[in-house]
Amino acid sequence: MNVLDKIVAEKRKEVAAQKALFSIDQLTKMPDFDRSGISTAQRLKSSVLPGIISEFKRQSPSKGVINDRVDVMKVAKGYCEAGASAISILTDEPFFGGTIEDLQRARPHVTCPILRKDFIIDEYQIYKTKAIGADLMLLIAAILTKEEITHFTKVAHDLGLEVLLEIHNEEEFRQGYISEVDILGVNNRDLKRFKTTIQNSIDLSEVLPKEQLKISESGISTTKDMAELIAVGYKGFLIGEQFMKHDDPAAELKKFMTEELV
Ligand SMILES: O=C(O)c1ccccc1NCC(=O)[C@H](O)[C@H](O)COP(=O)(O)O
Repeated sequence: MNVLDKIVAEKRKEVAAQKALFSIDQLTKMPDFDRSGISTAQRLKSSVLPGIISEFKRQSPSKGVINDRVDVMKVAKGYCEAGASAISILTDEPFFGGTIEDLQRARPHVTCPILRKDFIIDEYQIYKTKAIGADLMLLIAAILTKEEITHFTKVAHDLGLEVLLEIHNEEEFRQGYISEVDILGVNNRDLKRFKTTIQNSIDLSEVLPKEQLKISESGISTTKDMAELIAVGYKGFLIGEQFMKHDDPAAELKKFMTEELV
């Protein structure tokens, strides 16, 4: 069993427990359910500066604890003020130490779109994503069929959520890609070996549709990395650890935003 299999097995139990507590009907009555979403895709397309989706990530299966000393409200607000195109908040607890409450606590303090970073395997979670105040949700091709990706994307769009579809390799692209997704993300982390290289995004860029809005995810640690990725067609970057390993993650983002891209 690889780490994704373990996460998905745990997620199935979590979703079953949540369904027993709150019905979809109850989720649709939560205050944020009717909030108008903010478009990350539009912000990435129109940004003249590098489009950075800055992640709040306390821990991860590959790195263990990264930073458990900072407050989500302060970091999310700081990221937004420093120029992030969107904020990514991990809401998975067992593997990433995140919570639904993290996203709900950040929401009133930011005007940036928020990505709910979790492992969506059931339509119920899409309603939950909307109810807690997110604007964008992640779908991971490695754990979904094409039918699920198509259906979940439609449900998300009907609720006013945008979709970031994540692939890791060409096979996942061929099997899971649909042009209806708002953003296509290439993850540089090989989850079987936990090896991370931006060369993965560079290599895959050759087979991805030119007209599709694309971001590169994981293992981006310098503005030089971003410059190389921009050169092959990426409009945005999902960056977690590089910011979160510092006491003031937003100050690190600010450095990225102000450094010249070479
Ligand atoms: O980060 C992990 O160890 C991990 C393990 C299993 C599934 C997903 C995982 N990471 C999620 C991500 O995609 C990253 O948090 C995100 O792309 C940011 O990456 P980084 O900048 O390297 O923190």
